[in-house]
Amino acid sequence: MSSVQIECVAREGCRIGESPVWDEKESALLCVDITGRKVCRWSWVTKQVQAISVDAPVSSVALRKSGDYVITLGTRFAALKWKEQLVTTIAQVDKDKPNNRFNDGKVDPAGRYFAGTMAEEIRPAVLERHQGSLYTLFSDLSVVKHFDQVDISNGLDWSLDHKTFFYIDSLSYSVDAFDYDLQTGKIGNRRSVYRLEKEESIPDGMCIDTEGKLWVACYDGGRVIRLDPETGKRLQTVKLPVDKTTSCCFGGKDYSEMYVTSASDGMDKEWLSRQPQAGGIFKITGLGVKGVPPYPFAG
Ligand SMILES: O=C(O)[C@H](O)[C@@H](O)[C@H](O)[C@H](O)CO
Ligand SMILES: [Zn+2]
Repeated sequence: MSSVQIECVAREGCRIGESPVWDEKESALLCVDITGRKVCRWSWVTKQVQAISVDAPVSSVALRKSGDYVITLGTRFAALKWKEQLVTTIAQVDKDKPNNRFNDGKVDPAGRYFAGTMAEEIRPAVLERHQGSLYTLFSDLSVVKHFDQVDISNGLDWSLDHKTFFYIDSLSYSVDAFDYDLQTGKIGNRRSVYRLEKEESIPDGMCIDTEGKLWVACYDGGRVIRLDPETGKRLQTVKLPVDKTTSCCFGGKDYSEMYVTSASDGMDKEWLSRQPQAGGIFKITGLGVKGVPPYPFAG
């Protein structure tokens, strides 16, 4: 596809940019800088980034039905009032694991906030293993744990018919699927739908398009890949000018643009001088496919 274009829209220099989410009401892209401890909002209109600093690693952000946002902050689910720059705790997890923090999170089609945890990294992909779990925050603000023994809880999304939940534990180098019960939010019957090839490196964030295909950002792979979860085949590779591509979402007018976040943590001076846009936010146009609007947290 020769019409694919890639532009760095914000040279934010994020340490670990993550969790891009399109905010239609604001015509803006939300994302976080995990170790930079910031929630960022890039305006499609002004092309400027506003950022709110927080007091712990912030690993994901989501829309909220009642307005404003919800975030995962340290080991807490929290509410974020943007204008007031006010953060209030909703619930805490992994209380027995002081070295843990949340990682990627996303809201399901019924308005439940799914997010997983991991041990804090010593350096990228180096950490105490099997410390993470996957959780759901329900609209009544109760929390349920689905499973533990996770290394790096990462990308997640749901199939278009809402019957399948897709999930990535990065160090498994696999994109997994579960049967999904939208009524209860329960998952089961885990299986792998795609195993990454060596040059694709580490699977990180992901999103689904309106054809039901998955887009996965490859950390250290400098690319996003499009996968068919039915056949287990890779359909497309889009390379980016930075190695540490962390996550992707669709946004812009009618969700026809893709936004990709990236990281700079773990890169030395020489590497950074070769990739000065590391930590920036990228826009991909001309993919010829659209995305699904994000679901707001119902609580
Ligand atoms: O962005 C994330 O999801 C993690 O917080 C990162 O630390 C990377 O994914 C990890 O380093 C890759 O292995
Ligand atoms: Zn991630």
